[in-house]
Amino acid sequence: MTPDAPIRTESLTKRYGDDAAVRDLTFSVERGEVFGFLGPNGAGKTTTMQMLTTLTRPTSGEAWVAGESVRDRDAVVGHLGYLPEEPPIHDELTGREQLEYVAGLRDLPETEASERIRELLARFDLAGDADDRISTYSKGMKQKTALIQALVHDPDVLFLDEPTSGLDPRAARTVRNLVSEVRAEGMTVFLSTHILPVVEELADRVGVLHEGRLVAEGSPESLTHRAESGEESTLEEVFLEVTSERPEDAASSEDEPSEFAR
Ligand SMILES: Nc1ncnc2c1ncn2[C@@H]1O[C@H](COP(=O)(O)OP(=O)(O)OP(=O)(O)O)[C@@H](O)[C@H]1O
Repeated sequence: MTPDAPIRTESLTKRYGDDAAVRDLTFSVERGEVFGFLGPNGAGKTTTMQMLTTLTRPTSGEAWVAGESVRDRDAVVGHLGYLPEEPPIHDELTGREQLEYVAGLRDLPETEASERIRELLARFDLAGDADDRISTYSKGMKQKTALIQALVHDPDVLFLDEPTSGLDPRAARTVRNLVSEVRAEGMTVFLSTHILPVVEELADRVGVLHEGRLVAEGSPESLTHRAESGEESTLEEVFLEVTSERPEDAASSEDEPSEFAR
């Protein structure tokens, strides 16, 4: 683990009452990496992402984004972009107004903001629609607008929650291409999704969360390659195995099963 990794957690834990949504999570993501964050429903993915984006405070443990503690919202927030599953965009605004509004919240100087917005609209092929109301946009156009607003201040780390869900194949492809492009420019991407082919295509490294714990971590190749037999399995098979509810697996999930870990 590099000390200056753009995302780093140390025994990160979030409790709600007696229940731990995220337990003792320790991992890091290196600069320019796409980290695919997987886990069944209720595993703690959103809670982890909310802690990393300063929307909820850890109960214990620590996390750093771009070297700043997530407990210090003001220090962290300028370094990160966040595309939540249900992005906050206002239907009554035009795309450009929405982006100018977000750039204002980010305190970007006006001329710099307009230039950056113009550049991103062109790149996302939305320039011709920028002055139409968002209420007239397709789901794919809304998602592209939401992605631009996460990128408008040129963050170091981009957090994406189910970025392609509900999109038609063409719009989903556009979003995947954009993730590849920002990674190529050195941005670090934390990608939470249920869609395994998206992870297989994009992720340099994968972490699988189950019941709040990291139960597997590694490159997609290292997770799917069975060292002992030389056989290959699919990421789906690995996912199902490490997140199995079978009682005989419960004990092994306590002590980080090394078969797939790291
Ligand atoms: N505000 C909250 N209060 C109480 N419990 C919560 C709260 N937020 C999340 N939880 C619980 O924490 C656990 C993890 O939830 P979380 O939403 O982080 O999972 P997830 O992996 O994102 O699931 P999904 O894939 O279904 O979105 C769940 O048991 C959930 O009920």
